[in-house]
Amino acid sequence: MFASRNAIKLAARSFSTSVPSQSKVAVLGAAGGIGQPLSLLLKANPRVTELGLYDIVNTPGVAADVGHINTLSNVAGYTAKDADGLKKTLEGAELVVIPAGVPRKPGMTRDDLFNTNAGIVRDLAQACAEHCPNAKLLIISNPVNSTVPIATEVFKKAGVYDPKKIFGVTSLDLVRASRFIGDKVGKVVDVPVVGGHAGVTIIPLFSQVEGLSLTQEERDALTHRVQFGGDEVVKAKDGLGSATLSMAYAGARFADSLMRASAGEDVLEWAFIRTDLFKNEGLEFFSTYVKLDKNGVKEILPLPESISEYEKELVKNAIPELKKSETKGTNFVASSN
Ligand SMILES: NC(=O)c1ccc[n+]([C@@H]2O[C@H](COP(=O)([O-])OP(=O)(O)OC[C@H]3O[C@@H](n4cnc5c(N)ncnc54)[C@H](O)[C@@H]3O)[C@@H](O)[C@H]2O)c1
Ligand SMILES: O=C(O)C[C@H](O)C(=O)O
Repeated sequence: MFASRNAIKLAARSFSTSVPSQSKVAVLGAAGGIGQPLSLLLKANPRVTELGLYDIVNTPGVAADVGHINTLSNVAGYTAKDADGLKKTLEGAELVVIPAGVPRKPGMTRDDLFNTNAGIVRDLAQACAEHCPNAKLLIISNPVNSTVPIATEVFKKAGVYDPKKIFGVTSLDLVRASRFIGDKVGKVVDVPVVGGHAGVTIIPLFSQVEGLSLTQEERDALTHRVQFGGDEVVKAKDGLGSATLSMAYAGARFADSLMRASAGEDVLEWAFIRTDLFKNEGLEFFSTYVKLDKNGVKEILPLPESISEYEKELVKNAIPELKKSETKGTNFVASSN
């Protein structure tokens, strides 16, 4: 009828506590579709020592709820109504994850979100530049191809810009690419995805997956599916938003990579960052291979020489759209007071 003391001990231990504790993580947009499950996954991560949650509404409830999960981190939640709520959320943060902003509805492109989300990201980046200028920023809010240049310009204007610390989170594209070939490969493998985070700028490098052999037809179909995976979810949600749960998973995974790198592990990731790789084409931001360390980007690696001609062509075709989105973001901040 009663479990032995030992069995109770085992049952109570659900997460490893052997990881050195270290990071305060802040989530801006924490009460939203992504923000809530992301806060849950971060609370479950033993590397997180403090979780700061901020949204314009509903954060106290989210904070009270995840705050009961029995990892050792403390949780505080603030809304725009709390005096200094954003400041308190950000002070001391090592990572700031930003999923604040509106999601797509069927028929919209990510760029259609620019008019609403550009101002939200600009203002939140401004607060980060003021209250946690040394934090790593993980930008999820769309259109990522423009919101990362926006945050960058804000940090430059504030005189605190460090290109090693501002990341556009493209991990959901990697998670999707990995899942879409999972059954074919028979195990979970990493698929590098480079470029940007919108339609044809999303470039899965299936040529880099050991043991994967695709017909031309399969390669075309899989590439298209990764590029437009977001639309699949938007359509299925039928007006109720875009990917939230898979994004929370992908965002929490990327945050964990940065925390592991901070603790001294060698971590290879893919993220939309400031790079000179396409300097000759006049492009400043591109999602590529990055080695991480405690300061953020340790090294940016060029695309592997062994990528296929098909993939090289996809990269070439993505550049004009990436440039357009980048310029739009940069000009937005230049024209803001
Ligand atoms: N990078 C990616 O791969 C990826 C994946 C999925 C979604 N997204 C994007 O993430 C964003 C959020 O999506 P969602 O589904 O969570 O939307 P949502 O509407 O469910 O949640 C957004 C949250 O942001 C909050 N918010 C709005 N303005 C704010 C501000 N100034 N400060 C703080 N919080 C603010 C809202 O109150 C809301 O709770 C969208 O722009 C979406 O396109 C990106
Ligand atoms: O598709 C969207 O609008 C959300 C996100 O960028 C995604 O890829 O799921």
